[in-house]
Amino acid sequence: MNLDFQREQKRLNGVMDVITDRILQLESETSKLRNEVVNTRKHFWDEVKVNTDTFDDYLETIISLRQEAQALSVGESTHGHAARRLASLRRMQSAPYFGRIDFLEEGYSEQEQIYIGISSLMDSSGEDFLIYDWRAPISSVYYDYEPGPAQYMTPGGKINGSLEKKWQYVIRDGKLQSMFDTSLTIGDDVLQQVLGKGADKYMQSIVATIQKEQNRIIRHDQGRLLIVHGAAGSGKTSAALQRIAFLLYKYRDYIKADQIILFSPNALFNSYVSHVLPELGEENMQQVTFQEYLDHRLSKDFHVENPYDQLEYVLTATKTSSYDTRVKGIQFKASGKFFDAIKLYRETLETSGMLFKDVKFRGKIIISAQQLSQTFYSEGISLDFHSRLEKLKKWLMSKLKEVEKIESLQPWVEDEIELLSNEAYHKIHKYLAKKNGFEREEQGNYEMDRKALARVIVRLKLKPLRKQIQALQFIDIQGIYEQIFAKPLLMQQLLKGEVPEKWEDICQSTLQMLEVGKLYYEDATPFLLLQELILGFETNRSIKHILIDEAQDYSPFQFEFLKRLFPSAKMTVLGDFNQAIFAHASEVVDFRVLNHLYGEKETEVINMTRSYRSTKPIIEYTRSLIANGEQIIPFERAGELPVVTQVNTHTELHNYIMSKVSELQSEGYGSIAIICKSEKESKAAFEALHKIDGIKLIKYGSAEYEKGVVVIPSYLAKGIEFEAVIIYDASEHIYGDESLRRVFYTACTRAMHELQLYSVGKPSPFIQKALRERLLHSNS
Ligand SMILES: Nc1ncnc2c1ncn2[C@@H]1O[C@H](COP(=O)(O)OP(=O)(O)OP(=O)(O)O)[C@@H](O)[C@H]1O
Repeated sequence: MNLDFQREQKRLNGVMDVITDRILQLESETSKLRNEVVNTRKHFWDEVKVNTDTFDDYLETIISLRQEAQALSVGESTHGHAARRLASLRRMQSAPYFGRIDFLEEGYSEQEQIYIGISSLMDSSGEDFLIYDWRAPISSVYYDYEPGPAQYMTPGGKINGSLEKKWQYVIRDGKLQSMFDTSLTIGDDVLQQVLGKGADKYMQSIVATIQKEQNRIIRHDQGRLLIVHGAAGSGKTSAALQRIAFLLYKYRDYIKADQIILFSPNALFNSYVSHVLPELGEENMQQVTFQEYLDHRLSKDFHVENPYDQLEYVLTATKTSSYDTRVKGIQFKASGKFFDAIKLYRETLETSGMLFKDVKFRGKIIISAQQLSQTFYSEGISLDFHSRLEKLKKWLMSKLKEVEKIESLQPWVEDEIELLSNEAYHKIHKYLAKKNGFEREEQGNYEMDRKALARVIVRLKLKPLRKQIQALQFIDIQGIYEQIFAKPLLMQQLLKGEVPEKWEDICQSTLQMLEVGKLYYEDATPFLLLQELILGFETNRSIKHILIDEAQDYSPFQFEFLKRLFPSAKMTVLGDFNQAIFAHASEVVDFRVLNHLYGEKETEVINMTRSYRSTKPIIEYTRSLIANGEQIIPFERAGELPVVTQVNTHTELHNYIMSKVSELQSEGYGSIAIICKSEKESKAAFEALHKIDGIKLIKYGSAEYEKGVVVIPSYLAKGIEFEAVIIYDASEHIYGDESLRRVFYTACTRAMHELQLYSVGKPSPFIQKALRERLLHSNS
């Protein structure tokens, strides 16, 4: 054991002692604090004397109530803080730090040794840092520089200096396993070790080995929009999660976890990434899928198709003319052009085209849709659109007053009065007595006026209608949306003739769905936009950051929509266009369309070309599947060449797969995915392979990311990874159409260490280049 190592172990022991002492101290503190909180809760009302006899008594009661509540809240927050610190120290007990830099600041003669870990730690005197948090300003030098001149930003300005040395440590259970002087060694040994491991059930934090370009994403702090375009496995999701941890640290006094939203592709992915932030001692951000948001807003009125059903249709339907119509419709409705057209359409509604619903009471029309339309287009036309709607609403409310008067004379009211329960009768009596100025003790003397009683009865019956009117539900949004498709010429006019091919067919099929209360996925956001433009946008200003992972799956339309929905938020968009598998993605796609979202000045683009997930042979093979794939740089990690095996029948295929799975298992692979193109193919594969012990089928809606052997459709495997991947059927028959190249690429790039492809009959044309260049071994 060399001297450096011994010295480091000795220092580590000292740090471990400090951590242990701090834990003991905090354990007793937190238990004391917890008891205090429990006690305050238990005796809350003993401390508050409730007396409301006089105004002064009342005031005193309020004040003592406030004081007690404040004491409780301070106690809870102190306890919460201590408990979080305790949890973080416990995590540090296993590996208190992972890196060190020796930094010589300009103007100083002595270099400082900065140890970096997941959280900071002071020495027992409370004066010096034993460990710096990885998010502290000085820690960025560790990620950004090789030995030589270095600088970092602090709130007080730029600090210049020189990085003298850089070390990495591998510490387990408080014991130093190894240390690397990374200023001398070439290659990243720790990263090699980390990437060589098996897959975990959950994604891990990467703080010990964040790469320079990833650090730029994590610490990025300028402008409204950060666009990250990165190769498969380049660490986009990882960087996004560490970025959230960074924001929560840097802006801890201003931003809480629930003010950050991560838009993720599906529930499975949510579960997969759910441990990263807690592992770093932070609370999880809000996580939603776009579909969840749409359902939340629209499911009362429609059955909204889910995006995977749309995809399943595109992947499995036979290529008929109606298929073509649907795909053209999907592409058009996802475009920024359609977004602009909807905005223009809403403007045209100022002069004509607004539709209303009949306002009915007890099955009778009391104000017809036509009356509403006439009033809307004849009164207050100089006002802006929303003020006119407000005016119309007020007019309707006043009409209700008239209705109330007339209806109270109708015989049905008499019947209702007869049927009133005693309780209801007394309630109304009390209400009217109070309204007529009777004090509580004299209310018995009040004689209820029959007419007034009748008015109350009618008013109560009108209450739900009044609520609907308040919420502008008398506007026929569905009808207004339908008009776009019922009058195909409208769009022609709005877009000056630039409608998509088969526009009339698109219109017809959209109408058919709407008529049965269904919304195609591609219609959901446009519908919502139109609704918001008419009723007023339901924005959320409390959200400070939104991060959109797998952003290639969002349409320009959806980005525009999210921007409007979260007007105070900064946006981080992470994606890879080679994995754009939704039908709305056109042939050539990139994030350029997003530059105008907030303007170029507010936008920064970072490209990540280095890929970490897979071994070098797997990356060399997968990059041959796509155009410009040579730009992807593999991380130097050895492995076997991927293999394609051609078989003649499905029976043969299943036998091969079963024996391959058991071979992979005996080699120690704990996570093996058999990836199919669609859910339909997955179900068939699962049935045929059900004899594999513990095999599971992952479907849309599966909420837990599972280890073991799984059969999974390509689109659900997005964003996640497996130690070994088997492509169920990579034949020309399944992956023949050029439009499926990205789906195929996405499936293959899920593999970390092993990739096996099978093909029933002739293999897909996508792999011909790899075969020619011997990047794929053929077993046929
Ligand atoms: N700096 C790093 N240190 C250690 N592991 C890393 C690093 N960067 C990425 N990885 C690992 O590489 C794998 C891929 O990362 P991640 O899933 O974040 O990539 P991605 O760009 O989101 O991929 P995809 O687009 O294919 O879903 C993960 O196992 C992640 O832990």
